[in-house]
Amino acid sequence: MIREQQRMGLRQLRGDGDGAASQEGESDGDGDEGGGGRRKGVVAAGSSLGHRVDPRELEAGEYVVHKKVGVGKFVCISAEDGLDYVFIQYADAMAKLAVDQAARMLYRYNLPHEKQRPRNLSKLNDPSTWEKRRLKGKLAVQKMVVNLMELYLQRMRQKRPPYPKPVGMDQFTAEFPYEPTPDQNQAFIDVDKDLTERETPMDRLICGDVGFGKTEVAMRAIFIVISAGFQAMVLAPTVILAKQHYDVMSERFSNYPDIKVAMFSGAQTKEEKDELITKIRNGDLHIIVGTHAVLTERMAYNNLGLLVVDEEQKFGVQQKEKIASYKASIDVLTLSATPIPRTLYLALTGFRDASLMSTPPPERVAVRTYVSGFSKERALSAIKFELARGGQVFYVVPRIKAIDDVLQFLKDSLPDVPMAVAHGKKVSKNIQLAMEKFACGEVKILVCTHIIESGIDIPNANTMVVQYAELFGLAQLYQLRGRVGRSGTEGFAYLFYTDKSLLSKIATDRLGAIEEHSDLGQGFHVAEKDMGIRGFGSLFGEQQSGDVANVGIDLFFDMLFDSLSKVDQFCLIPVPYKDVQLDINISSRLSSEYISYLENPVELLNEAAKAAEKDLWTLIQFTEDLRRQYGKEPRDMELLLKKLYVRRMAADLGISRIYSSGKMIIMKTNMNKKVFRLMREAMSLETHRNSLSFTGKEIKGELLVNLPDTLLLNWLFHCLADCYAVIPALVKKIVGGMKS
Ligand SMILES: Nc1ncnc2c1ncn2[C@@H]1O[C@H](COP(=O)(O)OP(=O)(O)OP(=O)(O)O)[C@@H](O)[C@H]1O
Repeated sequence: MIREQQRMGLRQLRGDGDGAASQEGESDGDGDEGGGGRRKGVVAAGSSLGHRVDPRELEAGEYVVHKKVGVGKFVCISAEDGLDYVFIQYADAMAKLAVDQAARMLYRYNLPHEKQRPRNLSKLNDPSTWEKRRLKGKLAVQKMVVNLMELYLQRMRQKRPPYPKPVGMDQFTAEFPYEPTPDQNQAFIDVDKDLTERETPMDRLICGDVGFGKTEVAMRAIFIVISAGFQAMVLAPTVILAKQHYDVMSERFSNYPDIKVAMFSGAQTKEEKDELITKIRNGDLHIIVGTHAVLTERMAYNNLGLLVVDEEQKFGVQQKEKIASYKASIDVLTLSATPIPRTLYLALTGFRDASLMSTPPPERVAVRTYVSGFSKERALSAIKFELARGGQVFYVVPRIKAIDDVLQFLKDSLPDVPMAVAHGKKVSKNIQLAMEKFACGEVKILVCTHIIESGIDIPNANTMVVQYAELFGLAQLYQLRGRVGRSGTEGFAYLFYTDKSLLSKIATDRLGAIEEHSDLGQGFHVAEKDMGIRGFGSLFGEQQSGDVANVGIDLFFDMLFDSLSKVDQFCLIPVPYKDVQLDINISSRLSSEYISYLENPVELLNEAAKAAEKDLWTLIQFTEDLRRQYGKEPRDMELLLKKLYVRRMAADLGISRIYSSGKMIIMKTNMNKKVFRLMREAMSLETHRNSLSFTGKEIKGELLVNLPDTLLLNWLFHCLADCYAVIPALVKKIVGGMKS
């Protein structure tokens, strides 16, 4: 077969002419490694993790990505003249490359076991199309990294004195009834250091699998902050969860009568809320647990020091913005049971403070998971088994509509068993009541929707029946299952689908995955599976999911780590506005007619110069105000403004002098080659892109003809605006901003 394909157009990829650089991979081969040292933490992640695939692990038909050639389909490994070669089918030809070289150059397009088809295979004879695709992916990665970086730097600029180590900490620690897991211990140390040693407010993510004990980490942070006389707010996505946190915290702090815990939620009356708000404002309450209702404008704290956010991703956009606004001024601890793949976690910890909790509490046993078609008998026998051992049962359905039928069937079959209902459309007070009765054991079966998915911790409820399981997402199923088996007792999860013949491929994969990953601490694998099944979008949002589809997941990750480890090289170092020399001969004189039209021309021109000196945004504001007051400016004023814009943008782009020489515009700059290339690749106008070149310390713009100075200014204005638009993808150096 191989011989046949060889005749049809097999080409051998070598480490030279075909662009398949043999030693490529460790760096981009740009030869520009200058630009600053590597950042701690990021290096470890970047250098130790490779995403390339060993070709011997590939299966025939799997899609692969060759970094220099693009997406192809792996055919086989075959020996020729005593050497093993990898054969890859591209759109126009078959490629053959030596196995050891393939090991350096090949990536999987998909995650293992995932079968997503790429939009098209690349062509061996058209490397430029692949190159464009790859650069697009790279730029997307770059933007992502820079966004993270900017957030990190922003936070680094905040300051607050470290909290004193609380005198009673040892006592509080000793009151924890369990032996902490090693990961819990590490998280305690991390949080303690953030609060009592660092001067920047904490913004730490505690990322732990379901039921691995994140709450205790939060409670220790709360103890430190409250001991220093501050208040703490605990934000949960649902009333049920808020109530649970309230109960757990009231109990945990019960030996400290001076520490007052309160619950604030939409379920309370206006009078109750008003009373609470007054107490909070006066500093009479110390731990305020609640739902997003806590974020109300009316809330005023006496001395808020810490915000604990549980499952932040479950909040709405506006609420997330509000949460983000807190991060600027107070310490924030975020708890998440939505696991991120370990590799990504490692890379991100260079930017985000995160503690990973992947060790289960010692006596924890994996939940036994059974996936099958629904049968009333099976569901009943599972329930009866649980009730017989004194336990309780969650019966979960995806839709409120289904609840009545289920309730009827259960009541008919088990008439003496106390049951309750909980779902999102129920009035909060009723949900609370149902949950309370379930939590104290009065109710034995809770029929509910996925409202119980996050965080609910009822140690005696150890069987879960999920009907219509095919309608739940994988992460959702994983979270749901995490509600049982949270104490030493073995948990059971029965996931019933309706009719196998009607199951979609995705639903089958999902149910298969949840059954396969039933060992403890499998959340990370589930996250990867989830990405594989639902697309990468679930982790990074839709845009990134398209970017991943462009280059395949492993190359995307590789680029991400590469980018994270080289972030310093993408620094753009602005020059002071006053140092920018614009040698283009354009008179700054305004017509006497316009001058007499302006109210106070001298002051106005001064204001314009000051606005330009401040920043681009202020200059834009100035221009808008000017137009609002005097209408569109005449040509001479337009030129004057454009000069200011050009100087301002040049300063931000690190360009210190601009002059022309014949058909050339020369811009002296401190920019490095990587930044220039990234900027040029992202420019929207091809004419600008094609005219720019970089020679060490200068950017040159080559024009087609000699332009008069006014047109030259115009060209510069548009070209720099095009470059400027790329700045978010670059890191602006913030002097003194980065510690560590
Ligand atoms: N080290 C430990 N040993 C034994 N049990 C523990 C330990 N730490 C916490 N627990 C118990 O495990 C249960 C789950 O803990 P917790 O509610 O903090 O988990 P979680 O990480 O917040 O889970 P979820 O993401 O599901 O909310 C609680 O009942 C808690 O008391």
